[in-house]
Amino acid sequence: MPDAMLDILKRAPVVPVLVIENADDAVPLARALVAGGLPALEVTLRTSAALDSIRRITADVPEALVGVGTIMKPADLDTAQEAGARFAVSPGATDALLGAARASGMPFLPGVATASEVMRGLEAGLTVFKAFPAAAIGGPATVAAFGGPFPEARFCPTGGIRSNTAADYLRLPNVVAIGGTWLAPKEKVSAGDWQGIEDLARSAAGLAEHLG
Ligand SMILES: O=C(O)C(=O)C[C@H](O)[C@H](O)COP(=O)(O)O
Repeated sequence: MPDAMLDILKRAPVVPVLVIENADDAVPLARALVAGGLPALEVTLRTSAALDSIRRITADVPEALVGVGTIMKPADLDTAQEAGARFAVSPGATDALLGAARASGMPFLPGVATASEVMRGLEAGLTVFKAFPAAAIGGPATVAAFGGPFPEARFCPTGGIRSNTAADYLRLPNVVAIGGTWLAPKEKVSAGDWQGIEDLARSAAGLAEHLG
């Protein structure tokens, strides 16, 4: 079965995870990341500015492919879709969420940390999973080990990845993309250091060039 989420991640193998406190930052932040070569952006629902941020980026930065993160329950999918999000990411995967994502038609990236969770995702017809929290569950060695029993599964490790460990994940054959907040550090966002963020994005995009 084709997995629309896999297609998105193949086009954008490094996904900045954004925690936007002030919706006024959303558009310049998205422009900087896209200019640095990272078009897929995950705006987490962790702040009250998230939905407004998704709306603003969708309206003003058409080159960005905006998704929503921290999806916890089926209703979050509806709200995110209404705001214009084009894919959805969750730290985990409940049966309710897997069912709602399928019904909504929204490309969905559920979080997995164990073999049983990968098996439930495969049973639900998905082929790509967020390995979360990637560093804490054992890092590249754990993701690589999932490749034994699950050769068909692909992963987007997220959680604890930094610029000096990104390449260790990207070189794994079953890793299609990686994600994380290190691309939009809080200090740089609050200082409006969009050039600094563009530079971080460019060096991360460079790490993934071989995947293209
Ligand atoms: O909020 C969500 O939807 C999450 O699932 C968690 C984030 O993906 C990680 O917190 C990113 O981890 P760091 O890059 O280590 O900051």
